[in-house]
Amino acid sequence: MSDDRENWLKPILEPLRSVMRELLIASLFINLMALAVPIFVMQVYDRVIGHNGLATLQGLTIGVALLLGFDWVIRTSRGRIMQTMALRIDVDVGTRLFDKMTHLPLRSLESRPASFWQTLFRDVDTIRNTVSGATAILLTDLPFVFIFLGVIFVIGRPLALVFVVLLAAFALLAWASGRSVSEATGKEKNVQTGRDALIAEIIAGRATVKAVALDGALRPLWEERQADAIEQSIRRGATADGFVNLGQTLTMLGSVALTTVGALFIIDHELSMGALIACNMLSGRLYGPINQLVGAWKGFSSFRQSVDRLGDVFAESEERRDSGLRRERPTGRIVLENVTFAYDPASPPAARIERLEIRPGGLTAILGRNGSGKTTLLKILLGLYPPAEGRVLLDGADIAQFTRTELAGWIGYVPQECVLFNATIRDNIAYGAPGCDDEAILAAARTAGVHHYIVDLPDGYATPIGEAGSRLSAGQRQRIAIARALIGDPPVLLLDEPSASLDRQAEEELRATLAELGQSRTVVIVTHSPVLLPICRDVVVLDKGAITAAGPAAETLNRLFGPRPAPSPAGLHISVGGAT
Ligand SMILES: Nc1ncnc2c1ncn2[C@@H]1O[C@H](COP(=O)(O)OP(=O)(O)OP(=O)(O)O)[C@@H](O)[C@H]1O
Repeated sequence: MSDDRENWLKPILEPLRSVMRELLIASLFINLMALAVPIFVMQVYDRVIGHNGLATLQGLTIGVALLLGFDWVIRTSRGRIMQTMALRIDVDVGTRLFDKMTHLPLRSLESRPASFWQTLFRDVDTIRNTVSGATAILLTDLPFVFIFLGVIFVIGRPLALVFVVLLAAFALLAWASGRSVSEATGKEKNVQTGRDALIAEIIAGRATVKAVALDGALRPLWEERQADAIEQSIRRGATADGFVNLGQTLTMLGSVALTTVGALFIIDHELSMGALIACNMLSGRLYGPINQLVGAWKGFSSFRQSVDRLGDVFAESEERRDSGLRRERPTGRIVLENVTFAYDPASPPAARIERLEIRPGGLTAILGRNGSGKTTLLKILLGLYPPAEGRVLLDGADIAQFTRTELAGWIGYVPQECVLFNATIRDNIAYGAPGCDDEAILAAARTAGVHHYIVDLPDGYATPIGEAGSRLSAGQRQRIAIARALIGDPPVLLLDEPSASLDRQAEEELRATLAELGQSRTVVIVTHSPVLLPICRDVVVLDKGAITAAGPAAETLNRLFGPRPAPSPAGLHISVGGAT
């Protein structure tokens, strides 16, 4: 895992080698060109001034002007090279992250807050900016420090020792700054993630926050996290600023030391005035990049953290992407054998089912009080939560061997909270079976009883429904979610409280739809609705994740609750014996 974590960026950068080579060559020219002005100044001081060398001045000026023109051309092409790299990284890393995220098991996605996953996409920006921005230019400039040192050795040999000492001092400063700033940046990022997670929750639940006036209760929590974020940011800023200031002082100190030592050598006739001025100009080129390194550590450590965070996610095991063979559409017989599932290894299992068989050609209701494991069971049947032990069989085949896309095509699902996306009604229904035609969409909407409502809208199926379907009522959202589940005509249909937001008439329409669908499919409904329960062939009663009763609906319900209409959820508190 650690190898994956470390090396995931390598194969992405590998194809960029030729681009990097071009970048290095451009940097080589730009750095060589940087020698032009100091050498020009040195020549003017040593050969033109005092020698009335007007012809030399003319030649030097034309020469340096041409070089500066060339420098501009190379800098422009270096900018283009950087843009190419940025684009490739955005595409490669961004696409890889999106693919990875969509193929991670649901439990992995649920194990971290939403803000973490948003941070990952900002990490892609950090990597792009580092690999193709000012930091990359700085890194390509660093090796040329030695070229400048070499030139200084040639034109101002007596000053070389001063430069070596200054260089060592800057390198020490950069190293110390790197250590301290990385640590401070890591702490800052952690507290910021905590604060962002709270904001994301507040925004997601904004209607509740307003309705219940939760702002008073949430404010201290936010203030605490914001204060932590500010404190860490100030600490990081103070640490980084301290090193940057030290770097600037060192730069000025270097200039003073260079001029002082240079003056002594000029008095001793061991150095020319032009050489001292040229060395002074070159000194900026020499320890400028190292000085920048001191300030660039925040960027480097953010880059490191982004690479590690993405590496951790890329190293996580993902759901199956290929099942190896194409299977016929199943008939929809589901069997669970010795299944256990726990959200957390330390907590008791949310599902422990010795055996459960659900046959096609009828509806099965799952009953149980709140928290008894009904939704968990549906997610196990869907393959979203792979059991820790045991197997879920679809037509005799373990569903673990199928891909998510295959399972989603065979098992339609209407969740308890129907999440829709900020798109048109048509698109939201079509997401259930990408590439489906309009006829299929109309048929699914009609079956879900939402067609007449949609055609009443001015834009019909092209109506945008807003963020998470916010422009629709809960009942309308639920019906569109039912249409989305029906679109691919799946042999298995799992519905979690499908009538929770429906009015009586809509619930009766849904009953007729489900009764018809249930004739040829496996339909499993979590419901306590007295309208839906009477059409169920079988019931399964859950308590603490285990089956406490199961069998034909009328018989089982009579046995549990006596000959009376469907039980209320509260009725299920009655302890049941004789589990099958
Ligand atoms: N994401 C999760 N992480 C940890 N525990 C969870 C998670 N989701 C559910 N649980 C726990 O698993 C148990 C079963 O939850 P589940 O949602 O399956 O119950 P349910 O019967 O569908 O409840 P309800 O009728 O309220 O919808 C509960 O004890 C719950 O606290």
